[in-house]
This record gives sequence, structure tokens and C-alpha cells, in this order.
Amino acid sequence: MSHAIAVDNLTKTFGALTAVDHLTFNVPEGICFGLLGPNGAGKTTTIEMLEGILPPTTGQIRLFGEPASKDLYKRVGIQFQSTALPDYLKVGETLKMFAALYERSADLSELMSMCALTEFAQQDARRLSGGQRQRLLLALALINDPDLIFLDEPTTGLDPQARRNFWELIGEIKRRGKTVVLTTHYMDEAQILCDDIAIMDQGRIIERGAPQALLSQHFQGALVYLPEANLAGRELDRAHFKKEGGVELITDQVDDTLQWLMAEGISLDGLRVQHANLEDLFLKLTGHTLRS
Ligand SMILES: Nc1ncnc2c1ncn2[C@@H]1O[C@H](COP(=O)(O)OP(=O)(O)OP(=O)(O)O)[C@@H](O)[C@H]1O
Repeated sequence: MSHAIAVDNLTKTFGALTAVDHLTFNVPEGICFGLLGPNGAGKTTTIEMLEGILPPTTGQIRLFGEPASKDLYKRVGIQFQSTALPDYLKVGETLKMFAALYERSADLSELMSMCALTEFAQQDARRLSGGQRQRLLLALALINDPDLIFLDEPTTGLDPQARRNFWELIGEIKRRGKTVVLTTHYMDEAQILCDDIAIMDQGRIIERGAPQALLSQHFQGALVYLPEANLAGRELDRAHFKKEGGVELITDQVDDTLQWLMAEGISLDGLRVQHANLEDLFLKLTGHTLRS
């Protein structure tokens, strides 16, 4: 299988701090790869090294099978969290100006149509809504018709409808055979978009795989959520973890768990039975929630 990215022993230190700690991983071509982790896990530092913006302290990065080089970065597109857009330019003019910076450029009218920007071509680029602006930043990331695209928290701050529109756009990019590397704080986003995820904590990858495979590996059966108050200070001697003012018990025998709770005299008020999602997986692996 050919790899869009192959990383070997990648490390970044800032003084005494090891922000990225001996990472070794591959990203196969044509997939959407998600890098997840809490604040300070080392995601941005990792992505910036992959993007060629930040030099690694040690380690190797290969893109499309070759050591990363200026020439290979022509095949890369980057959507930054915030890009300063030039003053007084319309959306169409902004795209034209950026396109002129590259040897290879995407077809601009097709790009505008794909990113649902055609009707805003004549609008001042600084007067776009949050969702429209994100679509323009994505169009700018795609302007050189890249084969590998980095998106750093692309939907932060968007409303649910704009996020869903953006997800459809990413789907379209994937259908065109591009490789997408994404960081996100939204677990539903990772679950929907990513073929493969790596969960980072303290500079290391602590788990890697397809979202559904990771969930089945870590959670057989269901999760039973119980408000903390129901326990009245008692410690449970069954597998559980703390979540949002309560505890979650991992069980493959829901009946048995409920009977056990009742037998222990623990109230079932406010109890919920649910399937594990990536947020639960994250909590189980790291002991803290993604946004904390
Ligand atoms: N230029 C820098 N100088 C010193 N320390 C840095 C620098 N950049 C990042 N760090 C530190 O490296 C660690 C990893 O930071 P990084 O931004 O990569 O995390 P992150 O996972 O992207 O977090 P977030 O979700 O908040 O963006 C943090 O402890 C951060 O304070």
C-alpha cells in the first residue's frame, strides 16, 4: 500500500518540554485520517511538522514515498485555522490571487462550485458568514489541486448546519481520491469523516485504528450511565469511569448490571443505557474528556 505520509521517530522538544515524543505512523493514500487529543497533546506541533512549517527536533517524514522536500510540498494543501484575507478583495479575486502563486492550479469555477461559493464570487471576502469563510479557506487550501490536504479544526465555531455542509464537502474531496489529515475536538465529526484515527496524549499516539474497530475492541456491549448522586459517595467495584456528573459502567450484560445495582440498593433514577462513542473511548484511554 502506498502512503501519503510515513513518519519515523518524529520528536519535537521546546526546551525541557517534549511536545511530540517519538511518533511513528503511516497514513495510507486516499483516506481521511483524524488526529485527536486534548489541548496540549501535541496535535498542532505534529501537523505543523508534517506541513513543513516546523522543523522536527529528530525523526523523518516521508511524503508519497519520498523524503519530504520543497518539491513534494507542491502537492500539499493547508487550511489554517485563521488566514488573514487580503483587504478589499472579492471572493473570486481572492481565489485568483492565491492561484497565481502556484505553478499548478485547480479550475477556479469548478472549485467555487464545489465549495458552494459561486454566488458569493462578487462579495467582499471579509463579509462572509462563519460557514462561508470556512468554505473559502478550504477553497484556498485546494487552490493548487493538492493530493494531500491538512485541515486543522476546520469546523470550530460553525453552527450544526454549516458543519454538516462542510462534512459533505470533505466527502467530495475524498471521492476525488485525495488524502485528508484532520484535527478536531468534535468526536461526532471524527466518527463520521475519518477512516482511521490516532488518539494523542502527552506527545504520543496512545491508540490507532478505524473508529468502529477501536470502539468494538474497547467496549463489548453497552454503557450504563448513572448520576453520581445515586451512589451517595459509594465506590463501585465494577469497571467504570467518571463522566459528566456521573459514572459509566461498561457491561456486556445490561440485565445483570441493572439487577446488581438494584440489589445493591442503588437508585436507577436518571439511568441511561447507550453505545460507546469516541468520546467514551477517549475518556477510557486518557481519563479526561476531550474538551477539558
Ligand atoms: N512554540 C512553542 N514553544 C514552547 N512550547 C510550545 C510551542 N508550541 C507548542 N508548545 C507546547 O507543546 C505542547 C503541545 O502543544 P500543541 O499546540 O501541539 O498541542 P495541541 O494538541 O495542538 O493542543 P490544542 O488542541 O490546544 O491546539 C503544549 O504543552 C504547548 O504548550
